[in-house]
Amino acid sequence: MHVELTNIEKTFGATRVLKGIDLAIKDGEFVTFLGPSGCGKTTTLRCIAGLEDPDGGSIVAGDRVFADAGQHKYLSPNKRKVGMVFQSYALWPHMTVEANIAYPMKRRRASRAEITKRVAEILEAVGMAQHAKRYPHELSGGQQQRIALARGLVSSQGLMLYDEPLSNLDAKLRIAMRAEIQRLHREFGVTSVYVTHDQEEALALSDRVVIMNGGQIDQQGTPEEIYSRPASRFAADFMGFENILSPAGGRARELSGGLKVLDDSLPLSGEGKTIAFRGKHVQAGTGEGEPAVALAGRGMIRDSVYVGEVRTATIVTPGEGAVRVAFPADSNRFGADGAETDFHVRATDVVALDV
Ligand SMILES: Nc1ncnc2c1ncn2[C@@H]1O[C@H](COP(=O)(O)OP(=O)(O)OP(=O)(O)O)[C@@H](O)[C@H]1O
Repeated sequence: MHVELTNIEKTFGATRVLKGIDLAIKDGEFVTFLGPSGCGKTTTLRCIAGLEDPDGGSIVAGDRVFADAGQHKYLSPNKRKVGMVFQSYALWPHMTVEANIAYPMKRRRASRAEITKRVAEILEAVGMAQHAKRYPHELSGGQQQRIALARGLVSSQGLMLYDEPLSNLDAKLRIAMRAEIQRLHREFGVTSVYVTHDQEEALALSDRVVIMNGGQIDQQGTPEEIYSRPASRFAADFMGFENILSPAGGRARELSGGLKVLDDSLPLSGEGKTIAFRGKHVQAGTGEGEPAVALAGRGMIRDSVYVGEVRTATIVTPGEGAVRVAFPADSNRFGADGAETDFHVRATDVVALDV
C-alpha cells in the first residue's frame, strides 16, 4: 500500500514535535525512521496509525485519506486497518494465543470459518502453530513477540507499523527476529514502516532509512547511502563517523589538527565545508606516491584500547587536533601509545557534509 505523508505538523503544548514531514512510501517498501530519543519517530508512526491526530498536513494510504488536518478529517484507527507491533507485546493476558490473534478479526466481524483459517495460516507463518492453546505468560519474550507480529499481520490490510518491537529481546534473539520480520514483510507483500534508534537494525531491515532530527527529516536513502554517504554533520555523527573536521581558521586546504588536504576535488575552499571519515579508514604512512589520497597528517598515538575485533586509538595532532582510528586488533598499524606516526585517508573514504 502506497502511503503519502504531506507536511505533517504536530505540537504538544508549546513543543513543535513534528515540523513538516514529507514522505512518500512505495507499495511494498520497508521504510525505517531512525533517530535519537525525542526526534519525533514515534509521533510520526502514531499519526499514521491514528493514535495521534496531526495538526497540520495530510496522510493518504492507498486510496483512503487517513488524516487531513486542513479539513479536520481523521479516519478512526480501527477503520485504517493497519497492523501495529509495539515494544511491549500488548497481548491480552487472559486470552490464549489463538484468541489473541483472532481478536482483531472478531472485531471486524469476520466469519468463524475465515477466522479459523487465517489464524492457523498466520500461526504457521510465525512458527507458533504448536502453541495455539497457550496463554501469553506461558511463552518466552521472543515467542510473545511472534504472537504480537501475527496479530499485527491479521489486523493489517497491506500496512504494518512497528515501534521498536525488538528492544525488549536479547541480542541474539533480536537478530533472529529481524530476519523473521523481513521474511514476513515479503511473504505477506505488505508495506512496512518501522521505528528504531538502533542504526544496525535500521540498516539490516530497510529498503530506505529516514534519519530524523528535531521533528524533521534530516536525510533519507538506502542503507548503503546512509551508512557511507551521510550528508549532514548530524547524520555522520549518528551513523558513527568518529572524525568530523572543519577547515582550520579559514585556511582552506588545512583542517583542524594540522591535517593537510591533498585532494583539490574535495569541496572545502571558501565554503566552510566540514568533512567526515571513519576511524577504520585511517591508513598508516604518509600516503606519498599513492593515488587518490585526500588527507594526510602526523601525530602521536594515545589511548590505544583493545575492544575485541578491533583496537581503537587517538592520534593527537598539532594544535588541539585529534583523529580517532580503529584497526584490526592483531595488527600494529600505528605503533604503541606514545609512538609518532604518519597517517592518511583515501579520497573515496571522505565525505563532504552540507551542514
Ligand atoms: N502525548 C504527548 N504529550 C506531550 N509531549 C509528547 C507526547 N508524546 C510525545 N511527546 C514529546 O514529543 C517529542 C517526540 O516524541 P517521540 O516519542 O515522537 O520521539 P521518538 O523519536 O519516538 O523518541 P523515543 O525513541 O524516545 O520514543 C518528545 O519530546 C516527547 O517528549
